[in-house]
Amino acid sequence: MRVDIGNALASVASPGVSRDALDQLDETVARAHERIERGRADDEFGYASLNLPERTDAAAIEDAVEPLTDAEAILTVGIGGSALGAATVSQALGGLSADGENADAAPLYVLDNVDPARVREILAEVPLDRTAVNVVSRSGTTAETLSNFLVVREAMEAAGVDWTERTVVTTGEEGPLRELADRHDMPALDVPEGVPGRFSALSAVGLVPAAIQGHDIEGLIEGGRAGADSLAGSLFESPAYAYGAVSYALDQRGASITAMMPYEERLEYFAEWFAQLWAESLGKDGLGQTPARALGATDQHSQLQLYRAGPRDKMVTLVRARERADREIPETDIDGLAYLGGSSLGELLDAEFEATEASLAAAGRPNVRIELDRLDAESVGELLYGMEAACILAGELYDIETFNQPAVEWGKRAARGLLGGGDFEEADAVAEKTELLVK
Ligand SMILES: O=P(O)(O)OC[C@H]1O[C@](O)(CO)[C@@H](O)[C@@H]1O
Repeated sequence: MRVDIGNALASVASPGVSRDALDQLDETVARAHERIERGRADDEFGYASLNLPERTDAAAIEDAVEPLTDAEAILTVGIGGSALGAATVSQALGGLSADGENADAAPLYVLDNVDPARVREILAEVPLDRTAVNVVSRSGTTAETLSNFLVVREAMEAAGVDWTERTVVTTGEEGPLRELADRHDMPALDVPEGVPGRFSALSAVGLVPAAIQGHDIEGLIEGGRAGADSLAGSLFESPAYAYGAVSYALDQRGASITAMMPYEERLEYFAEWFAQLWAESLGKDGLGQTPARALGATDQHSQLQLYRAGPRDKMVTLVRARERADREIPETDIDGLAYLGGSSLGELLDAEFEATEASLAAAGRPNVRIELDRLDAESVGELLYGMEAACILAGELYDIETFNQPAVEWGKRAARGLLGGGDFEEADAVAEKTELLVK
């Protein structure tokens, strides 16, 4: 993974960071790195995330899913980090749909919301008797995940399918899901101790569908190791720290929004995964950058107008793989389009990547380039690890608690109260809504 922060320098962009300011910040990065390394050495809660490449047992994951590798579809039931990691890994490696290069890989369906229409669509589309159900929840009590699982289980029973033969569980040491797996002797994998869900993609939480699809999960973990090896006491020697430090510095100078804009369809879920990682980790004490999800080249015809000519409150990250499967553009005699003929879609995508990057720089809008050699297991593993390390470094620089998410609990209590799941004052507050209704 290579990170180019040149277009974030004050000589190019406003807001921008001067080289002197980066040099000064680098002293803080060095101390932050020491703190991170102490946390890793002690396997401290949260910091332990950066030890996953050493802890994740690929063989245990492959053994657990072995009975399900005949699946013709995979259904991941989870939410937040308990779904986005799996979706990101599988999509990046080509596994979300059977029409990609991995035509033989079972397509992955992600059930990470409780929209009845979507649940109905998926249950009508997957062959329930030949589907592997991957239900993931650290707590084992998340309402959306457990509700969806109960609905999926009921549909399988109604179809005469033994769901206990088609389900692998990834959960904590205790809780309803663990009890269910134990009761029905189902394969159950452990969520990694001390690792928040949004940091657990390189564990069973994120690797089960990829393992069922036959992807190289050892390679993903090896990529994470490469990410770990690239951590150093200077932002100028560590791509991950360069990204985390520049993001922090730009935010401090007004770039309160960070647009993640991969130029790869297979990284669309990655942008969503990044959004949770960045928002849920850094959105504390009135601080934190707002992640925006974008996709190149598509959003050049959409959000780029705002990124280039709107408020100077954003940074844009452009991500691409240098090697990709390509497709030639046929020659054409259509007036004005002959220049496209004989070129290729990949060349066009690269030209648009570079043009968008230069377009933002020409308007003085800060942007960072992240490049991978290719979208293979090692590169994807290093990218995910690198963003996690960048986030943890940024958390040290903001001096906030990176690894909890207290703000999401209020809404959970309110919803639970509304459903009669307990007596919560938050539910009472719902009834007190200030109303100004316009019909
Ligand atoms: O894995 P669980 O416990 O179901 O949690 C799912 C998601 O919900 C959160 O805890 C937030 O409510 C996320 O941090 C987590 O990724």
